Amino acid sequence: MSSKSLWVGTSWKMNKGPGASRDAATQIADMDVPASITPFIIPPFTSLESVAARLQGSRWHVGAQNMHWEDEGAWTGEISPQMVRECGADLIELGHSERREHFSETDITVNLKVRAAIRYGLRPLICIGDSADEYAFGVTHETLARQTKMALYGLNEAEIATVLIAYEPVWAIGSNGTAAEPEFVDIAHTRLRAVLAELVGTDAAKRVPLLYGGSVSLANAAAYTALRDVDGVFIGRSAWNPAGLEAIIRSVAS
Ligand SMILES: O=C(CO)[C@H](O)COP(=O)(O)O
Repeated sequence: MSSKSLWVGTSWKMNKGPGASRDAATQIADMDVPASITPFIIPPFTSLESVAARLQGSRWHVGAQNMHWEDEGAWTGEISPQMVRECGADLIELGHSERREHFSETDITVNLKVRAAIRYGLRPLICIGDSADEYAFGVTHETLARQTKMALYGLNEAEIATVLIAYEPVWAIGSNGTAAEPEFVDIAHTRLRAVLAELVGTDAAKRVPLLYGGSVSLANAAAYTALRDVDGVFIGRSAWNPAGLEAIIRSVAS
């Protein structure tokens, strides 16, 4: 149990077509979410508009899983910030490790996307994380500091105040991942907060929500949210079923 405000949500990744998304959105709309929780859902592009419409006027934030940084143009297969907005989303997930690993996303393109998102009034949910090798060699903090500073490069304090950052160790994500020990997350988030303080000062740094993601489940979610510098959880598999999401929300709510 935690007594603070928490962001709790899930990305469906490449799961749920339009029909399954509509059914899930109906269940999500019916959820009774405690006031201390800020809930969010990140469906695939093909369901973004219908899910956002279903949850319009509710406390749910709806986001896309990626976008391009340009306003429009000859970028076959891409989705612009304007399109994401027009679908009714207010949140944009950027820099997930699966995009960095499989689609050549870099710290530089993440920065371009973060800046574009802010231009369009979208709240960036920036994913950062150390690889298994970086973890093994003890350079987690260096990786998180670099990814954070590059993602936020060129932003002023007011702009940084609009972002969410999710620490998702690459080695903790997915069915082959191992959930990070809360003690390790505690240190990583404390140091991450210090990196933000270098950029915007201590008080403003405290206001940037820091989420943990990577094999979050009903069994471990509350252990993460109890940590001082963890302001929420970003869940995958354990929350794809709305009942699973609701159970985790209840387990961490005050
Ligand atoms: O981004 C994630 C949450 O949507 C992340 O990849 C964690 O996935 P999980 O390991 O299936 O919880």
